[in-house]
Amino acid sequence: MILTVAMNPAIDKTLFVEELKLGATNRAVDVSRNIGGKGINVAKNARALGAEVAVVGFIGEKSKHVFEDYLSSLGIKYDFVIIPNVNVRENIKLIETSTGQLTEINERGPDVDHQLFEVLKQKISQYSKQADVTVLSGSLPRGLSASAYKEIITEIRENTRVILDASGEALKQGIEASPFMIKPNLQEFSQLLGRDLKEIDEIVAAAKKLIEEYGISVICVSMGARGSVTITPEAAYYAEPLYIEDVKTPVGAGDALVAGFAYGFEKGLDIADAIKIATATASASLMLEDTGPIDLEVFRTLLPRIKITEVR
Ligand SMILES: Nc1ncnc2c1ncn2[C@@H]1O[C@H](COP(=O)(O)OP(=O)(O)O)[C@@H](O)[C@H]1O
Ligand SMILES: O=P(O)(O)OC[C@H]1O[C@](O)(COP(=O)(O)O)[C@@H](O)[C@@H]1O
Repeated sequence: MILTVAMNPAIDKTLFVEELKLGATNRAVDVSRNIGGKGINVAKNARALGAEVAVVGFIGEKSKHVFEDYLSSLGIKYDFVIIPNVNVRENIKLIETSTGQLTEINERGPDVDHQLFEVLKQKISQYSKQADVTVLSGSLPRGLSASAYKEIITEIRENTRVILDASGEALKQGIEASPFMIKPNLQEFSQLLGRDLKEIDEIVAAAKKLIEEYGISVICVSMGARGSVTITPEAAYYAEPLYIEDVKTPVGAGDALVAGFAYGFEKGLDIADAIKIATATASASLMLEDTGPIDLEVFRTLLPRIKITEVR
């Protein structure tokens, strides 16, 4: 079973504009509203790949039914801690149709007090005992300390393999608890190391050091349209991106990548196969027009096209 933790679910409002001009009136040529947030996105795509999936997390009381109905319709179990009288946050995604460039404005989300965090921690502990893989991803809601992921990982790492997809201070502290895997994008990885990384060999060298220092088993650094690099204590692999002609949205590609890794680890696949599944899942997610999970038929046609090469 795969457990995902939805710390800060969201409704993603995507506005498509031809050319984005700051400080001017922009007109949307299209708009969509999707159920999202990292834990939810990982869950939907891991489920689409065929895994048994459960979600625990926080949910604003006023948005509860929308999220619960959605997860039920996908055959995903859930157990939320309810934050009274609020909606989930709404995150704005601006996509320039002329360039495909994405600009995001993510709200911080509702306030969570320490008592509610304790309730969630108990649920995570309980469910993680049946989970082969547990995914902790996304920003922390207001009120929680940056050590929240570190505390959770420390408590559950004996039960389950933890994938951490976080940024900033939450990532920095989270790695101190030795998660099984981390999946920063290049910007988040550079921020973690405090310097700009560009070339694959620089990324591999930096990741190897972190692996040694913190006892992490897998680091995947995703680089958007440049693909990804995955580093383990034994080897490093570059996964080429697929050329997708008609990218609908890059939002959620990172979550889909994580879903593919979680599925691969749950099935006991070797790292090379897990990378291929993850990359095909991420590529299939670029073609999504709405809230739904990836199309399994599309995934199956993309999978044989994924190329990975060993790098040093
Ligand atoms: N424009 C693109 N073309 C092809 N593949 C892409 C593109 N954008 C993302 N991907 C795939 O999705 C993966 C995750 O995307 P990325 O943008 O790095 O994640 P995040 O959303 O976490 O920043 C990439 O490693 C790549 O495989
Ligand atoms: O919790 P954060 O870091 O604000 O991110 C939340 C946002 O990330 C997403 O999960 C998409 O993430 P990725 O594009 O990195 O896969 C959106 O659905 C959501 O709006």
